[in-house]
Amino acid sequence: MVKAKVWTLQKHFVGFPKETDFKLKEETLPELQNGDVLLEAVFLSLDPYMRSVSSLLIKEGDVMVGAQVAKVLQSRNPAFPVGCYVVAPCGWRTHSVTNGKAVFSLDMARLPPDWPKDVPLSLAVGALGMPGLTALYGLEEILQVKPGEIVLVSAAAGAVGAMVGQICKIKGCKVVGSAGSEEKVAYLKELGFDHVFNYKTITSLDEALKQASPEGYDCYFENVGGAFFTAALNQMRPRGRIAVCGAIALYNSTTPQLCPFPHLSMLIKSIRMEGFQESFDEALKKAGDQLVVVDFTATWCGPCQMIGPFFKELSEKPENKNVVFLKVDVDDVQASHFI
Ligand SMILES: NC(=O)C1=CN([C@@H]2O[C@H](COP(=O)(O)OP(=O)(O)OC[C@H]3O[C@@H](n4cnc5c(N)ncnc54)[C@H](OP(=O)(O)O)[C@@H]3O)[C@@H](O)[C@H]2O)C=CC1
Ligand SMILES: CCCCCC(=O)/C=C/[C@H]1[C@H](O)CC(=O)[C@@H]1CCCCCCC(=O)O
Repeated sequence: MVKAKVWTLQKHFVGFPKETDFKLKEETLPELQNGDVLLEAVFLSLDPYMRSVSSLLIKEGDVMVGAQVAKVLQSRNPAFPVGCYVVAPCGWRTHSVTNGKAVFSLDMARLPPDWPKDVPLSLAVGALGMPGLTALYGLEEILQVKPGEIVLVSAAAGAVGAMVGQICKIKGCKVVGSAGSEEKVAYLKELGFDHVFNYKTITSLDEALKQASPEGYDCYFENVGGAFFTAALNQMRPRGRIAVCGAIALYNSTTPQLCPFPHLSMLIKSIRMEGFQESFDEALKKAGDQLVVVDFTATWCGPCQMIGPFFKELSEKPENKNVVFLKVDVDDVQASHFI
């Protein structure tokens, strides 16, 4: 008999979530039926959507929603043999008996069996998972960024924003990011952002945005909402595009938001603004087997020293023009692999 620890939503959030809104419980799991697996969580993902989705979709007492990377401990499902790793929509729990079907999000998916040991499994819910695909989808499908364009991204040091910046550099754009601490600013500069500012210490957002790019912005990858959005809108170039990915500054808000009245700016400059929910299918169709994660420059990591130059050569071949090459820097591990 397996017991699971589960974090439930004790009380619907009001404003910023508090520890007392959650309750840790123990649950005895049922026996496996045909099609089921027993999972042990390895990494739980913590994402901004949980703040809103928990209010909209779950009741007090329910287990908190979310994806996890997990190991299959027992299996009555041939697609998920014992020992394999999965990304599963099981929520905040240590163990689950599940057939992998999601209620609101994506069904359970198996990670490639040859996932290399030096690539952290946590990337399956990060750069190589939903946040990474969101960045790719927003840039390619919604903004359709082109080389030479100037892109602004807010919440740039987050899981999505950090990938947005790196993909922009791969695509030959100039990229400006905002973040909320000096450590994050330094990290983003290391990743190759052209200009980064700390939105918490500047005196004027308008000035900071102008200083970062006096020519304005062709594209804005919007993660924040509120006052930042208004300031960014004012700095857009004619025929600029805005991808509304998120509005994290608003998720904990308890007061109705004042509309920034974007109409005139949008009209005068012919700006296009489009919201989106990252679609795994669309993004995976694009990335598919061709998503490569590589740091060409790592010198301390044995495999990178050998594989890095090899991938660099591959990346320069015309037949690989659709391959996406990303640098991943998570948990201090930089590694190379095909998925
Ligand atoms: N449309 C879609 O399909 C998807 C949308 N999203 C959205 O993308 C956005 C980023 O998600 P993700 O990168 O996963 O999140 P992360 O949790 O990785 O990072 C979010 C960052 O947002 C910043 N932040 C928090 N509050 C504020 C605020 N009030 N003003 C400005 N910045 C703030 C914080 O950094 P700092 O210290 O810099 O303030 C924080 O680290 C969210 O809005 C999310 O809802 C995410 C995935 C899919
Ligand atoms: C309602 C506010 C949404 C804010 C934008 C955002 O962060 C969206 C994220 C989604 C993305 O499109 C793909 C996802 O997986 C995110 C939503 C998942 C919702 C259901 C999760 C519950 C479950 O695990 O079944």
